[in-house]
Amino acid sequence: MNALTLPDIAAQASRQALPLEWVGMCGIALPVLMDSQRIAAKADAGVSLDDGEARGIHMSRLYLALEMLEQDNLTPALLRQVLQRFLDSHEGLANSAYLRLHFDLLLKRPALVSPLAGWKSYPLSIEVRLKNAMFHVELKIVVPYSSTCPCSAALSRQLIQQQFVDDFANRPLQHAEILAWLGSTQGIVATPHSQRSNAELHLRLDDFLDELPLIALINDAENALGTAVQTAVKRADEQAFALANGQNLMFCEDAARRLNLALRRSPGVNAFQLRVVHAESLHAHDAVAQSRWNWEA
Ligand SMILES: Nc1nc2c(ncn2[C@@H]2O[C@H](COP(=O)(O)OP(=O)(O)OP(=O)(O)O)[C@@H](O)[C@H]2O)c(=O)[nH]1
Repeated sequence: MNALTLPDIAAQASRQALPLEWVGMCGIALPVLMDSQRIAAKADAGVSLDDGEARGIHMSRLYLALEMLEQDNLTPALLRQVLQRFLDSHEGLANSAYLRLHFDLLLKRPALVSPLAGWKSYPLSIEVRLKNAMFHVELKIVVPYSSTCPCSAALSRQLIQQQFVDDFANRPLQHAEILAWLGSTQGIVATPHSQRSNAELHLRLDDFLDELPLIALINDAENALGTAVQTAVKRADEQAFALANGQNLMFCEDAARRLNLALRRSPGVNAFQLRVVHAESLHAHDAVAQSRWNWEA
């Protein structure tokens, strides 16, 4: 048997004439470029199989179209070209094309006070689709942050007040003595609990953006929360972080509302749904809140 006689099963007629919504490949290893930085991504590439009579799509044509992403920075226009190639190579078979890229975006983040910096990774996926000549871009980003329980903070303050009454009732108050008491674990008898938390953002972007506003969106989310997790940390940075947590006490409901109000002002965002997860240290379960804006399922 030679190449001319290779059987082509995909070109056969289907036994059951039935269109399919999505057919393709998931988990394709692909190096992509973001700001000229090479990133190891995984791609899920697919098309609709609208011709119900056709046995299958041509997987290799989707796979080869992904080569377009190796040389140039990821932009909405480039992603659209890839999807167009998916459709052009499946003329008569497919009307819709889909691509999802997932990877960890590594950003160098400065310390709060000291002149240090370190790398932080943000799990991210970019989902694009081309359907009826309409192009859509969606992002999923996970932003880690710290949340300190406002109820626990209030309960701790009350215990500190009670301790103050126990230690200083019916005594003349001496400035130096109180100052020393405030700096002691005997004075500050209770501390509120904090937890590492995640904001899971699912954003729909304007269809005609020149660039993907990944870093701007992450910055908007972190600024709204005020307590982004840190990278390189000296004591001065840790103290600034403690202050940031004290000034941004948050239930999961507070975090969800802050993010909602910030992201609806972020340039390029048309709609979103978000989910915040506080991995409670008080409980063995998580506190979770969800919110959406302009989102139609
Ligand atoms: N459609 C389809 N192809 C599959 C699947 N699993 C593996 N393949 C293989 O994917 C390979 C590439 O398919 P095609 O793109 O049609 O390959 P080809 O016919 O040599 O390429 P063209 O000439 O461009 O059509 C084939 O060897 C298929 O057997 C599947 O579940 N569905």
